Amino acid sequence: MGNSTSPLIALYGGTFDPIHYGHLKPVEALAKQVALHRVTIMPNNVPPHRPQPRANGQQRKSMIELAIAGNPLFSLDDRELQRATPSYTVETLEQLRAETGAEQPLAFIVGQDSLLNLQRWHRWETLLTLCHLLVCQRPGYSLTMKTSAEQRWLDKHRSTSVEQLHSMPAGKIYLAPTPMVDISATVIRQRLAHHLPCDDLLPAAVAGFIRQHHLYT
Ligand SMILES: Nc1ncnc2c1ncn2[C@@H]1O[C@H](COP(=O)(O)OP(=O)(O)OP(=O)(O)O)[C@@H](O)[C@H]1O
Ligand SMILES: O=C(O)c1ccc[n+]([C@@H]2O[C@H](COP(=O)([O-])O)[C@@H](O)[C@H]2O)c1
Repeated sequence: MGNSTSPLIALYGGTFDPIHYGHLKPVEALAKQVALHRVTIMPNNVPPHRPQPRANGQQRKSMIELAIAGNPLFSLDDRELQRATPSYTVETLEQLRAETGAEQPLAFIVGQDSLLNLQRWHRWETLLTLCHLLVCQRPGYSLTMKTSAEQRWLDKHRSTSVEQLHSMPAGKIYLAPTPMVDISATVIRQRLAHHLPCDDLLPAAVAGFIRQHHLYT
């Protein structure tokens, strides 16, 4: 698809404390919608805009490995876990862009809640010069931006063309009609603290790891 020789590279950043079906299921649907061969999950080390994670980087990485075992769509990149500084996405993308070259189509996947806050990210204006944004729907979050200036920015960059995502290296925002999955890591941590079941919320292997390591209690 498109003019490029390499397929669109898609990165999925997050805290993943822990990884859950709200991360996995919308992105599996997104991959079908925009013909992604591979999604690279990238856990952060020092999330820029939130309290530090409860599980450490190695534990969150292990849970991701368990969640994606046997699923060829997903792989894991732990480069942000190697950095002690805040995991600014723009810095990670600059590093990746230097590795791939200027022509390689590159995308960063976020949920709708992240899109609504994107203009508060470090050097946010640079992000779209480095990648496309693929946005998954998330229940409870507005489909319109917080200010008219932010909405104008979205409208300016928005594309409904899958072809453009594959043929251009960066610059487009694609709002994907993914299924709504009402799960958050916050609710999972709260349920676990109260010894409530989470069987429908995250893979069994991840639940087993959480039990074994006494996380979130
Ligand atoms: N249920 C969901 N539907 C769509 N996107 C999601 C969902 N849960 C998380 N995401 C997206 O996945 C990325 C990583 O999210 P994160 O690891 O912070 O999960 P979270 O469930 O939002 O965590 P927490 O509750 O601890 O804030 C973000 O871009 C977020 O928008
Ligand atoms: O670069 C930033 O300033 C920035 C601010 C907030 C979030 N991010 C990234 O966005 C992704 C989702 O973040 P979070 O907090 O929802 O897990 C994750 O890769 C974060 O490192 C990045």
